[in-house]
Amino acid sequence: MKVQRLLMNLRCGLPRQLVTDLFALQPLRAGITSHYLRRLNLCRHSCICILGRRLSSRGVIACSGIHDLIEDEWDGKNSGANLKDEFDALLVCKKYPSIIIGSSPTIELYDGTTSLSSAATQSCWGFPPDAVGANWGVPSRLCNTWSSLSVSLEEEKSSSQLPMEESVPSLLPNEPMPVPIGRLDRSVVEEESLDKVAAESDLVAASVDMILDRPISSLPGLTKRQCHLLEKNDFHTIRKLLNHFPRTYADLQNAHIGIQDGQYLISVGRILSSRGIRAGLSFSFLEVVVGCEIADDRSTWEHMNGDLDAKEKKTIYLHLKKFFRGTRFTSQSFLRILQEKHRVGDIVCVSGKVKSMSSEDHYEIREYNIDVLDDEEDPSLCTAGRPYPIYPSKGGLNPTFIRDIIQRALQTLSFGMDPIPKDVTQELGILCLRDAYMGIHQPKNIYEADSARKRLIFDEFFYLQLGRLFQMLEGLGTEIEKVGLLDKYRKPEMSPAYIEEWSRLTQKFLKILPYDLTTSQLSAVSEIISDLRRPVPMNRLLQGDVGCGKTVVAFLACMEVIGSGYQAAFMVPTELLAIQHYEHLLNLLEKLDIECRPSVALLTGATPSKQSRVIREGLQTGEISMVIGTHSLIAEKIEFSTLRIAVVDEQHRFGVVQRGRFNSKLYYNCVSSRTAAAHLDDPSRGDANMAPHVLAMSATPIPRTLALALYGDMSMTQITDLPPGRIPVETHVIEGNEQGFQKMYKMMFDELEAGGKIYLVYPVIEQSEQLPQLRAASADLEDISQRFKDYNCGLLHGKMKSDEKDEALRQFRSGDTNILLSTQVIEIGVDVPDASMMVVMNAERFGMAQLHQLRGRVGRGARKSRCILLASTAGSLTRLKVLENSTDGFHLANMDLLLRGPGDLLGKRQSGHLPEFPIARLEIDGNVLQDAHHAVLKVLGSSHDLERYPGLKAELSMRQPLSPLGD
Ligand SMILES: Nc1ncnc2c1ncn2[C@@H]1O[C@H](COP(=O)(O)OP(=O)(O)OP(=O)(O)O)[C@@H](O)[C@H]1O
Repeated sequence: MKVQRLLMNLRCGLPRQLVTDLFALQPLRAGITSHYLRRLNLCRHSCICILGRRLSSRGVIACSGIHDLIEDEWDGKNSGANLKDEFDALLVCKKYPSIIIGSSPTIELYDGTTSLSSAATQSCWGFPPDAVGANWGVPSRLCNTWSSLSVSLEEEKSSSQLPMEESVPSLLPNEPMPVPIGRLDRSVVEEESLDKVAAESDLVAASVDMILDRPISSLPGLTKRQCHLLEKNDFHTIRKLLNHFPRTYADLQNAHIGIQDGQYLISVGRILSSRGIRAGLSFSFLEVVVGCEIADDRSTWEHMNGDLDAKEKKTIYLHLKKFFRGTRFTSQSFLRILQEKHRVGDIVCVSGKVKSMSSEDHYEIREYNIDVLDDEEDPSLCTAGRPYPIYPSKGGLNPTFIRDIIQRALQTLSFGMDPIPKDVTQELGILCLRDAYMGIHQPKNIYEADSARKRLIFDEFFYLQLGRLFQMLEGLGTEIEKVGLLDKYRKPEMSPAYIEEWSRLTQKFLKILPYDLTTSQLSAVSEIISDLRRPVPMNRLLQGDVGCGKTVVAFLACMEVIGSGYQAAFMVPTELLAIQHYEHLLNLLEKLDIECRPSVALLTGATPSKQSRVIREGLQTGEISMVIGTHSLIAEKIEFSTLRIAVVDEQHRFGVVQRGRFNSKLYYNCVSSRTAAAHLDDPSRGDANMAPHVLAMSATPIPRTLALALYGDMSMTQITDLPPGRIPVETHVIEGNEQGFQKMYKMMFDELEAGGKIYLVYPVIEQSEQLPQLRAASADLEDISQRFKDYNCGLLHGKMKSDEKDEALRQFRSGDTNILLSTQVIEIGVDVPDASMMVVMNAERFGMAQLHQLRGRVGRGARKSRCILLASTAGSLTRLKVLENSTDGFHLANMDLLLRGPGDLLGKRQSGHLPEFPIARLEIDGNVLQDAHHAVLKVLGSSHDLERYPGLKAELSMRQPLSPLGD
């Protein structure tokens, strides 16, 4: 009776088949459990119990149905009694708290027809016997690297160490072979072959779901406490755990070729001392000295030959320092706690920028990471030549424990668990899912780690696009429409609107421009205008390198809608840029006849409230045709009369949500704008309630298909050429020593003498005690003014009031100031065409993409321009030299990858220019995205509703919705 009640209550939202099975007390099918019970918030453990197999401390217990479960429960309590009817459902609920009787909401599910073969069912809870390809043997001694540092370690073993040899029963006897790597000819793989693998995916569906989404408690050998710890830190499932990727990899052989000042070093060594030192009344510091054995510089040629053992070695000493200000940090107890955080003798991996100290082979690192590696018993430490994964810390979990538990989880993976059809992975030459997880966590070499990263990135892009296109297909009624949509993505069509078809206002605006548009500017405008004519909202990305002239293209698009009696909004990320665009547009419009001149307003956070109220009213009534501003344009109180286009400049700074807010800004009003009567081309506006068109602009070099990932169904227009007469900026990388500064001052003098204008860019506004090596804009103003007495200097930074900033830029533009000392506030969009030189102080502090953007502030006119990158250390010269040799944004993004190496790319992105994927970097992983796009079209082309790929469908439903894009 009570069992019936429990099942009744579980029924909400369950597919019919599952409920039938439950009522009939039949053994249940694995596919059903994975898809549906999870949606009722039942944790896997609970599901297992209901569905017939349960993991307990005794191992895997097989129950053939709910009968067995009840018997099992009852036997445990009341051995021998035959009182099943009196089994208390509450008992189950108490034991498995995620079963909430009677409170499960109805959940939208796919239809319940997904069925899985019995073979798949069998594989559910077993671990394949041969799942671990890489066998990490346990050598008897630590590798040679440690020999000279062999201070014996305490024998103490971490409680987190897990037994490695535990045998686990297997229910999946025949594992498919691993997918071979190698790119095949795409055309060879036809869609029919996908059909063949569809059946295989049925099996896979169960595998991936059952393997990756098992609760963490299903890992053998875990104690209750460890399990609780992991769950507390969000590692609820094997998937969650395996997606905790290494932050970087350490080279345990410390194969550095010399060490240069300012170099970012990752080194492994042993802690020699740890001291908390009181250095003043309110000042203390921690100093940890780590001794690392590295290859000696003098034997560099041997290193080149790869003969590491034959090389001479020497010990270097890294002094890790952390400073504390305040009297409370000087107490003895604090200092003791501080120094006890690090144990002398521990083997650690240290990373950070080094600075040489006065004694030879001693280096200081101030901003550092330190990770304790395993003790000498750890087999992975000794696997010579293998990159050693360094994991990001998580909720205070011991890194050794994280590493151990991940290795244990890897052993449960099987080759057949990949939901992506084998033909797709083979065609694209990417690893299978199991190899990717092995490769990222236990790479044999850095190339394997890189291939693994590629596959995982592929998945990020693949499921993102699959989800989007799948949803779009679902929304379409007929097969023809669906085929049409997929075709659109296969070959995006271009039907540009010719100049004669542009509105009269747009044509007039084109005529008053002081220059001719370049070919790609012209075709960009045509493409956009043709989109604006359609009765569906445009979603287009306008992309082009710095200074290629995107703004005027966007202005023309605005003129087109204004010419048809609508309004335009132009949103930019900074006030400075808003003012610049506003003034630029007003200057251009002055040349138009007054009667057809649109009214343009500027609205930023700094607009006085009275004026802002007038502007708001103007927008609401339609008096104002175009508004340029910052994010205040999407404030709730702003209402438009007939907003038809929203231009969003440098929109990586804004997210999907902000862009979407324009959609709610359409308050159609029959009163057309003031200018309408004068120049309306299209007075019959049948599409009045349509959401506005969106034109996003970006200067970040990204491949065409990346738009799909970033902007969903966004189309993309690229400006590929620069305005004529532009001379490439000449870049000089100079070391910032005394000699370097003198050279730089001389170049500045020459430039000023020749009538040029100079930007001096600084990493910080004020001098900082913590980072005394950084030059600061405010602090340098006096010195520069003294040095260049005959010239005027100005200052511009983010802390200034908006009118001060505006004034500083205005003076620089007009020539009242000749040198502008500034921070990176000028990075985006600032346009002073006759600025002819830029000097970047502490250039190594800036990312490559950022320097490329900064450099784009000069060379915007006909004058030959130069950019001087001053590097504080010799070590950073190599990276900066890349900028000396190239002005191509795509090339620079790729070089950035090569210079940093794949290991460092697993961490969070650094530049802040683009929204974050867990591990993908959009600037450089565009080709992977392209592959993913191709694969998605292929898969959906062969099965619009994914019915042939239940594994993919299940995986898609497991993944998070598309939320992280930029918001
Ligand atoms: N076809 C052209 N011929 C000559 N000059 C042009 C042309 N198009 C634009 N310009 C000028 O080039 C400069 C740069 O244009 P704009 O500011 O639009 O570039 P952008 O692509 O927005 O650059 P950024 O990404 O740096 O903001 C401006 O001074 C603009 O007036």
